[in-house]
Amino acid sequence: MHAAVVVFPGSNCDRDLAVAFEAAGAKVSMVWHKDTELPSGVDIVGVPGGFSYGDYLRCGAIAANSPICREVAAHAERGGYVMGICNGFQVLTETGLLPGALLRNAGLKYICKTVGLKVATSDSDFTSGYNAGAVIDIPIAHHDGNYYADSDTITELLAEDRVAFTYEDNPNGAQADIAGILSANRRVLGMMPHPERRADPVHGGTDGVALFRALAGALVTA
Ligand SMILES: NC(=O)CC[C@H](N)C(=O)O
Repeated sequence: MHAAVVVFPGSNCDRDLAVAFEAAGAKVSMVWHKDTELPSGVDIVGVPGGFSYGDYLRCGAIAANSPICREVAAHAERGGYVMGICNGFQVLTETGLLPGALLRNAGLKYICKTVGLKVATSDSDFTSGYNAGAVIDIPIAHHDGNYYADSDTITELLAEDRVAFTYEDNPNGAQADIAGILSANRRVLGMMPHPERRADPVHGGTDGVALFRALAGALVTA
């Protein structure tokens, strides 16, 4: 698996994501927001957490218009894999690669804690390492994690089994307890919780590891 990790001004989980990919056996290339190409042979693009461009305008809105995001969108349109975590999920909704939006948390506070997350589907190359219905512990750290989409979109996501993760105890007001969703072709994942922060025993738990290992198993570079 060859993974590219995008770095924006204000990204703060880019190294963590690269380390989690590498631990699963990936080759990792860091790409800068001003780059106009992805390295050749990239299987998956990781859009990391943080505060891209200081979270001015809406979270992820400026990043979505960066030069590299045009390439990320083209990669997804070719059927390539993309994974957006936290600010990365916000970027993917702003680019239109995933439906809906991340609104301010219902309690208007930044929340930083480990939460119980239900694996809503194991039918994706991101979630196949978990049993559907399993509850895993993964940290969240956001002020805009309140997933919103219109009711037709929520109905479609549920009907197509495209909700990847739901919160056990909804911390932010997200509709239908949604913590992560998949694209129609199941190759783009956006999730607010941070699996890369639960990927080594020194993190206090390793529930995120199965996600990176499943990807590495699915995306074996020839
Ligand atoms: N950890 C993060 O990626 C933070 C995401 C985003 N900037 C927010 O606070 O909502």
